[in-house]
Order: sequence, then structure tokens, then C-alpha cells
Amino acid sequence: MDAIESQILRHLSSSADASLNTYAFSQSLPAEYGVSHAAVLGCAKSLAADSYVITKSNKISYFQLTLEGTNIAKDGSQEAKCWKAIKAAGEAGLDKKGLEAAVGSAVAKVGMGNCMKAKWITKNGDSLVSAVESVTDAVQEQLNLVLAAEEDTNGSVLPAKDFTLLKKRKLVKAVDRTSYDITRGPSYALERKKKAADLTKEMLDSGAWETTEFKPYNFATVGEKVGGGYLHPLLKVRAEFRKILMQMGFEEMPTNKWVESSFWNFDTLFQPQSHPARDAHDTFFIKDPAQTVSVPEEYYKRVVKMHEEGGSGSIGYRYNFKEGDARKNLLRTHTTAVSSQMLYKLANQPGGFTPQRYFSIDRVFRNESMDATHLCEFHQVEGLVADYDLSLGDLIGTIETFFKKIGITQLRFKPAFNPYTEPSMEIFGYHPDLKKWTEIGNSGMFRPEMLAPMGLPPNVRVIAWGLSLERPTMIKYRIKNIRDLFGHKVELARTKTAPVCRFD
Ligand SMILES: N[C@@H](Cc1ccccc1)C(=O)O
Repeated sequence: MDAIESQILRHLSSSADASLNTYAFSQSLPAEYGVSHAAVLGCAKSLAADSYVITKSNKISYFQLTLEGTNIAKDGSQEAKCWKAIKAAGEAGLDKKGLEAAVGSAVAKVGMGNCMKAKWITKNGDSLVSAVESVTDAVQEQLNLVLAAEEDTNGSVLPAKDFTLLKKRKLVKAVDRTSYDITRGPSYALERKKKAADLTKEMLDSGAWETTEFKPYNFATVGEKVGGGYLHPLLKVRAEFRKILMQMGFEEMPTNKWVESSFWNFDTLFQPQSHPARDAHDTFFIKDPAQTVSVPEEYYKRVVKMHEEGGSGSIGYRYNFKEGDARKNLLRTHTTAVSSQMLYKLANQPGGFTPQRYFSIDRVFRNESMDATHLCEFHQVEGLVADYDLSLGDLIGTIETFFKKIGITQLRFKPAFNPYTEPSMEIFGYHPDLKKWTEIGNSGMFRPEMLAPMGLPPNVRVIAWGLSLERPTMIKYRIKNIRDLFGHKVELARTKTAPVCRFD
């Protein structure tokens, strides 16, 4: 590179208006240098950037022989070859087969017709015989002219119609080439002084920094691509939800434990042991260890009593509670298993119950058949408020505030059933893209049968709601199939280019 650069500068040193053409220059360098036109162009541009030279683009179009054209320029056209073979056969001439045998079928195919057209041969029965004493192979001559004129002909060596014919026979092809004409620039000098890119310790030590010329900063350049560390869209939405919930005064629950006992996942939530959700078809049970080692003893007894006999105004389920079922380990089917533990802790903390707002956003597992909107693993956003004398109005108000903050302003509530809430409401939001109401969450007030065994004061009410993280993320990022969002089929490129999530 440096060698080419200094050669260019030396070339321009002969006079103030000396010039050179990059292509001609690259051709003039001895072949053993192996210098391509592209390399010379690169040097020219670099010199121009520092005003050592001025470049003017020079675009030319010319014709070049194709491989077949090159062969014909050397050995003659197909028609000339055919004529020669026929002429050599004398008065008897050659039939088609004979001609093919003499010149090859490819040459015969093109050459025979052209010989007829040029009236070089005639037909005598089945035979082809020569009709002239001699021929001039115009095509060969034309090709040699093009070859000799090299490339700076601009097509002037031949009439345009000849070029058209040669092009049609694919013997020549049009080529464009852009090169640069170079002259001295305002900062021209025989030697290039490289501008420094960095300030070094040596420059500071020696004082050279005072006279050193530095390269200007290029603020327009695009930064290097970051190789990794992109946040998945679910993480972006989670971060945003977390921020919103924290602003609303909610504290995050510890949800990093995926394996729970049936006790916490179902029993404490007053979900009967015969409930279909507790079937292996809906829940992933753990084989090893299959049973939990401990449950809080006193609390456990109160839960059993609530299931079997009732209390706090409830008649219970009136069945025989099985400890074996309660101790079965599973992959939690909802984060409400954690809410339950947090409420139990809240009721039994030193000093007794204090009002609290909790939230969590984490993974849950369900043994479901997978389709475009269902996976076996997904994420739940869950929120709860525990305080004295809360009402359904508080629940609706809290939910409305939360959804408004994530950009869903039109809400409807539909009565529903959960074993652990009464009343329960499904939450529907208006989807402006789909122009319809879609289910976005579930909510309710935890039942006294769930809260009383924990030891919460009787007038403490707990309002709670839950939704999936995937649904709002799919809406936000306009993803149709859940498999494109989560799991092994996710396209990495999409994760890398997913914009930041903002709800405002
Ligand atoms: N646990 C419920 C969500 C929910 C949470 C809290 C109260 C009511 C419902 C579910 O899995 O769908």
C-alpha cells in the first residue's frame, strides 16, 4: 500500500499538471508486483481524503471477446471451418453427416446455415458443395480488430451493426470500467505524512504532540456491531413491567425456585385434591425427589382441617385429605404458589401482619399440548395487595392503573371461577390492532378458606391478579406464533434487532 502510494506521488512529481489514470497505472506496474486496479483505487481514495491528490472518475465501456470469440479469433469462424471442409471434398461435396464428422456437430450446426446465407455453398441433391473459389472470414477479422484495439475503443473499431451481430453470437460482451484520473491536490507533497490517529505516551514524553498532525474524528462512522449480549423481548417487557410495578409500590417476590410441593401450589390455595388441574396431564410432577421433605406443621394441620371440615363460615370440601398428595413435588403451575408462601410469612412475621404489595414475573410450567399460542413453559406476571378491608373496587382500580400504564386503557371484567378467589374476574382488554376484546388476565379476592389458616387477621383482604408475560409481548412486538418468541425455534436475528420496549 505504502509502495503504491509513493509511486503515485512520484508519478505526479514531474510537473504541476502531471496526471495518471488508475487503471493504466495498475497495468503499467510489473506483473510480479501483483497490484490490482482495486488496490490502486484504494490508495488514490486515501490520498484524496488528505487532499494530496484530486480524483476524477472516468467511466468507459468497451467490448471484450468471450472465450468462444477468442477461439474464433485464433482458428476461424464456424462457417469458415465448414466451407473449408466442403471445399476440400471437391465436386462430390459432403452430406450433412459427412460435414458433422469433419468439423464436429456444434460447428456444423452454426456454420452450415451461415455458409448458405453467405452463398459460399449450394445444395446438390443431398450434398453440400462449394460455390466460391475463396472466402474471407469476416467474423474472424472483426474479432481480431476488437482484440487488437484492446479496450479503449469505445466500440469505434467496428460499425455498430457488426458489434450487434457479434454480441448476438455471444462472441463479444460489453464491459464497463470505472477508473480515476488523478492530478495533484492542494496538499500534494512527494512524501505523505501520515496523520496520527492516537495520542501516545511517547508523543507526550517527547513533546511531539505539539507538532503532530492528527486525523480528524469521524463522527459519522457507524460503530462496530456488538457481538453479543442482546436482551430477549420477554426480558425487555419484563424490565418495563417491573419498573411500572415498583413505581406502584409493589415489592418483588423471590420466585427463583421452580420446584414446589403440591401443598404450596394447590392445597394452601384451597384447591381440592381431586381437582383436574392436579392431574399428571396438566401438571409436571417430579420423580426424584418425588416428595417434599417439610411443610410447616401447624399450618399444614389448619389447611387439612379447612379442606376436610371447613371453618371461617365455610363447610370445606368434606373429603379425606391425603398427605401423600400434598407432599408431591412438581414444577409450579403458577406463581400463586409463591404468593401463598409470602402471605403465610406476612401473617407470621415478628410483630404480626403489615399491609403489603407484592409482585413477581417468572416462569411457570404446564403439561399442555403445544400450539401457536401455548407452550409448556411460559411466564406469569402476578400482583397482589394485602390490606385491611379491601373491596372489589380496590381490585378493579389497581388493575386499571396497572393496565393503563402498559398501554391497555379499555378493560372489561367477566365473572369467573378460581378455587382460591371469590369473587373472581377474567380481565378482557380491547385490542386496537385486532379490533376485538381479548382475554388478558385473571383476578380475584383470595378466599377466607385460603387466608384464615395462614393466620391473617379476619378483616385482612387480599386482592390479586395474574397474566402471562408472553401475551402482551406478542402484541407489543407483533409476533403471531408463540414459538417465534420463546423456545428453540426463535430466530436470533429478531432478538438482536428487537427495539426497546416502552409503554407510553
Ligand atoms: N394463578 C392464576 C392467576 C391468578 C392470580 C391471582 C389471582 C387470580 C388468578 C392463573 O394461573 O391463571
